[in-house]
Amino acid sequence: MLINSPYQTKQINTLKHKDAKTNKVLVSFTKKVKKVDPVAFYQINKPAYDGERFFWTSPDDHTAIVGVGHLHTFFNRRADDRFSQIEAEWNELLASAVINNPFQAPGTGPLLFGGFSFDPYSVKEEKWGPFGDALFYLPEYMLTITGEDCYLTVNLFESEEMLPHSNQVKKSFDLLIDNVKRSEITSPNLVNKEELSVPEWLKSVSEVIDELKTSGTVDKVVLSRELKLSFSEPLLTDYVLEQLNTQQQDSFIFMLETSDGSFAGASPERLVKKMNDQVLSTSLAGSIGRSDNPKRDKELGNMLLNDEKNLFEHALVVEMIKKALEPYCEELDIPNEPVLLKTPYIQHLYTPVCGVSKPGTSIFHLVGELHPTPALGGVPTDRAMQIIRDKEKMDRGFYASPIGWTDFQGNGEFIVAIRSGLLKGKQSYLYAGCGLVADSDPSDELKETSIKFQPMLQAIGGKSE
Ligand SMILES: C=C(O[C@@H]1C=C(C(=O)O)C=C[C@H]1O)C(=O)O
Ligand SMILES: [Mg+2]
Repeated sequence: MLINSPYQTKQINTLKHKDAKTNKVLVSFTKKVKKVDPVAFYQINKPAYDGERFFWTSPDDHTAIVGVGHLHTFFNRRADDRFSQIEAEWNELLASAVINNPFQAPGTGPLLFGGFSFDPYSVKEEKWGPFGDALFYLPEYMLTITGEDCYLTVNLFESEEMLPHSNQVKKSFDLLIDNVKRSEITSPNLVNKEELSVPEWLKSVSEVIDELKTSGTVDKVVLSRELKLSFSEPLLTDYVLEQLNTQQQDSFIFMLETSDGSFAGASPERLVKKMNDQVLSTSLAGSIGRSDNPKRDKELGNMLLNDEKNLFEHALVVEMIKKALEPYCEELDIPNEPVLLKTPYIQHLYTPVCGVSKPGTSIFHLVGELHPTPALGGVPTDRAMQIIRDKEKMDRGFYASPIGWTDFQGNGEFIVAIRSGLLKGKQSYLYAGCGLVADSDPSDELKETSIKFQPMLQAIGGKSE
């Protein structure tokens, strides 16, 4: 039993599907609590909530958001208007909500966490089925850490006549937090690692480069490939999170569970953040490796900053983000030159984008306009997406897609879910891609994708047998 109140776990679970069809409304309580370890919170009441959790950390504002239990699920398939559909359903639920949150801190109170698939019109693979083309959760229990402050939010559906009693839920908050403790996690052994169809992939890369050189109708296409790993036992999501948390502290770390597979990663790439009317986005494209020797590492960085092919790859992303955001922003500030962003295995060209949004602009509008940027799709978008469908012949699922959160006040943040993979029982599928332009070289791009597998490989690698 999770909390000592009339709203015990089981009761909440039985209430949760009745929402819209009855007179039950969303009731949400937020309380400040003592700071606890977010991974330990993720493990509460294990294994009752397996398949019903999410995890998020941002390196910039030291935010962690952890959700446990699904109070409500938003799911969508093959829809052109999936961004506005999810937004409309969310707003409908919020319209009647009773929100007890005196703090108004971003990321507290009722919050939607989830993401969209990369391309609703690509081939569909069964392994991505549970994710659909949009999957979001409103959690039952949620921990939010911003700097030194820590909040607990509890959400439930309640009938109007019971509302005066639901305040009792708050009494159980401290009890819940006092019982948060880390449980031990072990890693299974890696038994097989397979890079899928590398020769075919290299052939596709060469064909795309030929088209980029000759057709005059397309400037950039991002092609990705897949790595399949098998383990002796099912991989545990808390183990993967713990590894990502210690190894990838400069990236956004995310986990989205379903009852049949979880999507995890450590991405350095923000798609969009919105706090009140402040908008932040990122152009991240153009890559080179790292070196343990600081002098060599700096040289590599300087090479990247002066490399025509990478600067072009990058500039196309800046240009598209500018075009996408301009109609929604009063002001837009974009530096003329990129700088370097370094993560443990790779360095990138990086241009931050800041703006002030026009009234009435929601984070879902911005996500819908920005996705897919040419960092993961190409230029022009439609032609590039068609080439990706024809050449990759795989389902990217949620890889390279927008993943993130929005709270009841419209604040939120979405990242581009790269350096990521699907964890499904004893199998894991990792993804990595590269931006192809006319000057690309297939073997260099193969190397670039190998480096991009590293963050997830290290996190889930386990011990080879
Ligand atoms: C496609 C990926 O990364 C993207 C492609 C990059 C490139 O080609 O230089 C760099 C950063 C990302 O925008 C990936 O990591 O899978
Ligand atoms: Mg590249």
